[in-house]
Amino acid sequence: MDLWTRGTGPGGADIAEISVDRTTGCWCLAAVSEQLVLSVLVVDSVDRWTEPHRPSVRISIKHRCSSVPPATMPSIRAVGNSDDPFESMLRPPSGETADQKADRIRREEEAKRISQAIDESLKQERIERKKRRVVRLLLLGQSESGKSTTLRQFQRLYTPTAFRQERVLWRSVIQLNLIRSIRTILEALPSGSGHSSYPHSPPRYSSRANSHSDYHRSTNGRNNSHGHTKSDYSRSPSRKRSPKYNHYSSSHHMASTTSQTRSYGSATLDIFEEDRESSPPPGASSSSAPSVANISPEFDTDDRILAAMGSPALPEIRDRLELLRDVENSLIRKLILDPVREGEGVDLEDDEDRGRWAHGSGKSKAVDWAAASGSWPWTSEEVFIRPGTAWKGALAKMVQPVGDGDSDIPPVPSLSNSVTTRATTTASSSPIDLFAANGMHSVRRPSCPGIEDSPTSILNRLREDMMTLWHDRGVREVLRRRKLRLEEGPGFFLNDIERITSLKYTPTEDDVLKARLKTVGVSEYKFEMEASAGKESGTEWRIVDVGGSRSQRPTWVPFFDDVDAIIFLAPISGFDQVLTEDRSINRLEDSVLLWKAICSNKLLANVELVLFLNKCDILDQKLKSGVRLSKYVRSFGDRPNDLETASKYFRSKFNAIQREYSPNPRKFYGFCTSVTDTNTTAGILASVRDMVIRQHLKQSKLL
Ligand SMILES: Nc1nc2c(ncn2[C@@H]2O[C@H](COP(=O)(O)OP(=O)(O)OP(=O)(O)O)[C@@H](O)[C@H]2O)c(=O)[nH]1
Ligand SMILES: [Mg+2]
Repeated sequence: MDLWTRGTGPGGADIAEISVDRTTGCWCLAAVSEQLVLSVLVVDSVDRWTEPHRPSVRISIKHRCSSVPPATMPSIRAVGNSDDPFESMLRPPSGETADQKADRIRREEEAKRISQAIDESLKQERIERKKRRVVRLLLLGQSESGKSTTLRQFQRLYTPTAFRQERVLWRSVIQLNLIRSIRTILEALPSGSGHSSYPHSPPRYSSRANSHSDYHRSTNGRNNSHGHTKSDYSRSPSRKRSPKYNHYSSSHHMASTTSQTRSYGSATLDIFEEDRESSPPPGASSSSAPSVANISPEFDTDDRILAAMGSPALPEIRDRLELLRDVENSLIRKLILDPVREGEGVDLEDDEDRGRWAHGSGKSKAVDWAAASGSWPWTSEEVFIRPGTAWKGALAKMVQPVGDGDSDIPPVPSLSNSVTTRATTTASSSPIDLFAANGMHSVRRPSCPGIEDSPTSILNRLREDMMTLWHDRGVREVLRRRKLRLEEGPGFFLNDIERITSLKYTPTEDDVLKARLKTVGVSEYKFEMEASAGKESGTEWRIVDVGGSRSQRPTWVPFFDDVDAIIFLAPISGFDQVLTEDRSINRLEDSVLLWKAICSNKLLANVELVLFLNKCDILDQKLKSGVRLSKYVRSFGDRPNDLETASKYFRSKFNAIQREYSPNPRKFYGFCTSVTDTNTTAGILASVRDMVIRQHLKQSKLL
């Protein structure tokens, strides 16, 4: 590979793709572009480093930030006392003798020859792949936009048997989702009301007052790129937190995040106007999935509400639900089974990631396994695993029949049909208890002497308590006052407690689509369409699913190469929400800026883009519940506040961005989607499939 495979490099400040020493663990991080500065590497030193067949460079990375203003760019170029560090690196040494020069030229010619041979073989490989009908599709979008759900829809449509058989492996994830929702409720209740010490960590989803003074306090103390100080996490749960509302000064410098913090004002956000005199929309939510507005906690009032409307049994219920902490720990241990392999390519030095992988392990690159094998720390952070089938394979290996004759549950499948990465599994007959296999993950509680139960049976025992909590009038009123709309959040299963806590529970296909499991890293899923997929059976699809949170975005760029189409998901229901990983950034604004960056990226100039304006079902509910879009998006004006008008409006705005920012003209494929809805999504995916195949054939002819 040449040093600069594309673009002009740092001197020209276009795209620079650098081959990075994988031993540093910083694979595929070095992608710098004017339009897509997803991550800026501050280079400490650049040495010549030549592998026998891969002339390349070694880059020592001093530090890395996900939001560095363009002004920082010159410091990268300044390495080696030259405007272009690589030019300086390649300059002949001073005082070179004639023999040395001849030797150097010979080595350089040899390196060039090898590089060209590699390029040629890559080209041949690409041609072969096109001939073999291999279609590659990339899923992009912010975190929680629905990428992995779209992937699951593809699997459900084109490898239906494997998808159906794998349902059982999602049970643990769904149980975790349920526990997380219960925790969110418990954490939202006033601490005085339940007498329980359950929420040890600051609530992730609970609402907090957004006062002006708090706003300044939190921004002044900022010391990392996620917009919060470390101490933010260590303060007491009752600490008030305010949303910080930033804007990008240059709308297309998405990832350079030259964000300016603005003070509160009366005008509303307008991400579709270049000249934005905007300020935080009143009531912009400060939490992640559920929308939370500027509601003061007023604990005494909440206490009174609970006393007047709530069940008198709530304190005891809270205490009993404490047991869920152990169940959660057990389930997490179950899912994260292979720390070394799962951790590959994950930058654990990132605060966001470290939170969930290596509690208290400082700069460790691996999961803190000592913690994992003992008592997993109670964490308010979201659980994630790397994509791929490793976790499914490991879970499936533990599956054992429990012998109560439930013939409705299918045997655990071989995963190789649907996804080609790593795992193969053992088949087993049904029904299944994932935790009965070796007892390794059973739960012991001092409060229940002598009782050793599987998570499933504990959840079953706590079923009534969970249902009482969720249906309690006082609890609902507290949630309503705090604008915690759990129904709109990811992995919402509170209306299905009875079904999910059944001892024989097997997830339905819809459950699998609704389940939330955050993606970290990038995985390519290969699957060949089953015969039932019709005329396209035999086509090999490679769908690349990526993690969408901000720290994950640098890993996308290497996958821009050789892709037939991109599905970009913009969850338009997030207009009144902020990013989980950076509460200073509005979700819709993030999507718009990311869309601009993708449209304008020169590497993708000839790639078809398909836009999914996703979560239309949630948008519909939100607008119907009275939330006014114009309050958040000024240019929406006084149009009717309904789904049809709003989706049309968003469609035209995103279309205009594509037209304006694409280097070459491209057709606009924009769909309003709810990718959890199988019926509507099937038709849309069929259209996308046809379009992608057409594009693929066109490209094959060009090659
Ligand atoms: N109601 C509704 N929920 C959706 C929709 N799309 C996705 N979800 C849910 O939103 C949650 C997040 O979706 P994912 O597919 O995990 O999001 P992702 O883009 O892969 O997120 P990362 O892995 O963090 O990058 C899941 O619980 C989904 O079931 C939708 O259109 N409507
Ligand atoms: Mg995902």
